[in-house]
Amino acid sequence: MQEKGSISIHTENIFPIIKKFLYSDHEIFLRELVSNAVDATQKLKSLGQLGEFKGELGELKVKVSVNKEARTITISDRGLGMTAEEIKKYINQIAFSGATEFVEQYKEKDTAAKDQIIGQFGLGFYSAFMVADNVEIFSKSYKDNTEGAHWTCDGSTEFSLETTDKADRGTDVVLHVAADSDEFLEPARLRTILTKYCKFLPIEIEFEGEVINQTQPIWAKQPSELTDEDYTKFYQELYPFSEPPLFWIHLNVDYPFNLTGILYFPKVKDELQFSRNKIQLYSRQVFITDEVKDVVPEFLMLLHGVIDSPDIPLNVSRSFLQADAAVKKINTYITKKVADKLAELYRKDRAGFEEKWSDIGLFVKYGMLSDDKFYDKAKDFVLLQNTAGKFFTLSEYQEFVQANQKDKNEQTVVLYTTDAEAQHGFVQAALDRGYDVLKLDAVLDSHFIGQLEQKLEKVTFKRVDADTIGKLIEKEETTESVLSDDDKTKLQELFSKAISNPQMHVQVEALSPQDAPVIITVPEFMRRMKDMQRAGGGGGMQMFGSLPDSYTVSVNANHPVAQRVLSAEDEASQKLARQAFDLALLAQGLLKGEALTAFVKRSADLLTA
Ligand SMILES: Nc1ncnc2c1ncn2[C@@H]1O[C@H](COP(=O)(O)OP(=O)(O)OP(=O)(O)O)[C@@H](O)[C@H]1O
Repeated sequence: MQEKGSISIHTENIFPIIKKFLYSDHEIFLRELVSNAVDATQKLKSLGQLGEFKGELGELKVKVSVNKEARTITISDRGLGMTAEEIKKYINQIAFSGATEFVEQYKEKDTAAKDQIIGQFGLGFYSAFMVADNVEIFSKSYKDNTEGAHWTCDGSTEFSLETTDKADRGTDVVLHVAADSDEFLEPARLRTILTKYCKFLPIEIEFEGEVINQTQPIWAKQPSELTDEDYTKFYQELYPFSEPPLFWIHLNVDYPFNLTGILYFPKVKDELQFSRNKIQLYSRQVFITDEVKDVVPEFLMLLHGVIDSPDIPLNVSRSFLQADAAVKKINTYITKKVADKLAELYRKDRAGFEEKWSDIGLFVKYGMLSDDKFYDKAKDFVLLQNTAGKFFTLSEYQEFVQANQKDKNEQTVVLYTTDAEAQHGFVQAALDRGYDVLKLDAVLDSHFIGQLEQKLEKVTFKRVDADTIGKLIEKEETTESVLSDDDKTKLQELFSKAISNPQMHVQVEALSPQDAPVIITVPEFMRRMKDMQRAGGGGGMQMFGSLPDSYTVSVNANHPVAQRVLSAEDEASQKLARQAFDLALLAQGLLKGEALTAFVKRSADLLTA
C-alpha cells in the first residue's frame, strides 16, 4: 500500500510561522515526543492489566538516540503502536488540528495577542517540526494481524503513508534535523534536555546506553512508605549542595483536582531573598516549568520542591493561568496544607517550632500579610519574641502584658525595639519600669505591626524610643514638676538656643530624677510615616538622610542638670545644655562628625573645669 495525501490544513506555510515564533522554546520537542512514547507505553501496560493485550510486554524502555552523520534523532518505544489508519487519525487529524487552530487564531492578532496565543497550544507531536525538516514515523500496532506503517512528512502539508516491514510492536519517530538546528545533534545538548524534562518520567528512558530517569520519584509514593532520609536525599537530588531543609509537606490529593508533590521549607533566615532553588512544576512526572507564579501563592514561592498535577494546563500563558479555576483551587489547597503543617508542628513540638522560628517566621508573617485565610490559621501559632529571648503567641503575649501595659484609655501598649543594641538605653528604661519589650526587627515586621493593630482589639504598638518612658504608656498619675512655669519656659528657651536646630522640638517635661537629663524621641506616628516614605522609594536622598524631619527633645525638669542650666552664667549654661543634648544624641546613635568632635572636646573641658 502506498498513499499520498494532504493534511487537512487550509492554511499554507504554517510551519514557518510556528517555527519562527516558538523559537525560544525549541527544545521542548523532545519532551513532547518522549512523553508521547511514554504515554503509548503506559497505555499498553494498562491494556495488559485489563486483559485486552495478552502478549508479552517485554522490555518497555523508551530509547532516544542521535546519529550526527545521518543528522537524525530517533525516539523509539515499545508501546501500543499505530496502524496506518490510526496514524491518519491521530497524527494527521489530531496532531495537526492543533496547528491549524493555532494559525487561524494567530493570523488576525497583533503581536501582544500573538504571544498569548502561542502559549495556549499544546504542541504535541507537531513540535517535531520546530527542529526537523522531515519527520518519519515507523509504527506497528500491538493488535494482531496488522501491518507496519511508515509515514513521512517534510513540513509542508503533504504527507506520504505506506506499509513497511516492522518486526516489533511500537513506534519509532525519526527526525531529520534541519540545518538551523544543528545544536540538537549534540549528544550533550540532548542529555541536558532529557535531564531537565524527563528526569522523573514513569517509564525508563535510555540515552547512550544509560537510563536517565527515576521512574518512581518519591512524590509519587505514599508518605507511609518513606523515611525522613528519603525526603532529605531527594532534596539533595533536586538541589545539590544546598543546606538541608527544615521540614517538608507531602501533598497528596485526588479530589476535586489531582495533585501530588513535596514542598520543602528551606532555611531562609531573615532575608526576602528569592532563591534559585525554585519549586518545579510537573504534569504526570513530565517537567513543565519552574515558573510557578500563580500556581503557588506568592508567599510560598520561598519554598522548594515539586508539584505535580495533570490539572494544571500546560503551555499556557500567564493570564490564562491566573483565570484558571483548577489553578485557583490548587492555590487555596496549598495554602491550607502549609498552614495545617505549621499548626501541627507548633502543637506537637513547641520547642522545636521556636527553634526554627527565625527561619519560618518570615513565611508565616508574609503569609499572614498576603492572605486573610492564612492569617486566620496562623494567628494561633505566629510567635513574638521579647528581648529576653522568650517566645509568646499573640494571645499569650496580650495576657502577659495587659496588667502592666494598659494605658489610661484601656489600650494595651505593646513596646518593641527594632534594634536592641542601638536602642539599648530606651529598652533598659522600659524594662526598669517593669514593662516588657518585643524584638520586632525582621524585614516584614513594620507591616506586620500594622496588621496586628488592625486585627487585634485595643492594642497599639510603640517603639521604645517613641516617647519618654512616662509617656510611652500614658497612665493617670503624673509626676509633678519641681520647676515653676517661668523656669520651665526659660529652660525651654535656653535649650532651644543651645541646640538651634528647627528639626528639634524642645519641650520641658517632669520626668523622674533618675531618668536622663535630656531624651530624644521620634513620635511613633512620625517614624512610621517616614518608614513608609522610604519604603515607597522616596529616592536616594531620603534613604541616606541622617535625620528624620522631626525629633522631640524632652528636657527633664526634675533632673539636677535642669537647675544647673538655669542658674549658670550665660556661656556656661549654653555649654551645659549643649552637652546634655549631645549626650541624648549619643544615646540615640545620632552624634556624628563635627558634632561628635565638639562633644569630645567639650567633655574634656568639662572634666578639667
Ligand atoms: N509514540 C506514539 N505511539 C502511539 N501513539 C502516538 C505516539 N505519538 C503520538 N501518538 C498518537 O498521536 C496523538 C497526537 O499526539 P500529540 O502529541 O500531537 O497530541 P497529544 O499527545 O494527544 O496531546 P499533547 O498536546 O498533550 O501532546 C496522540 O494522542 C496519540 O494517539
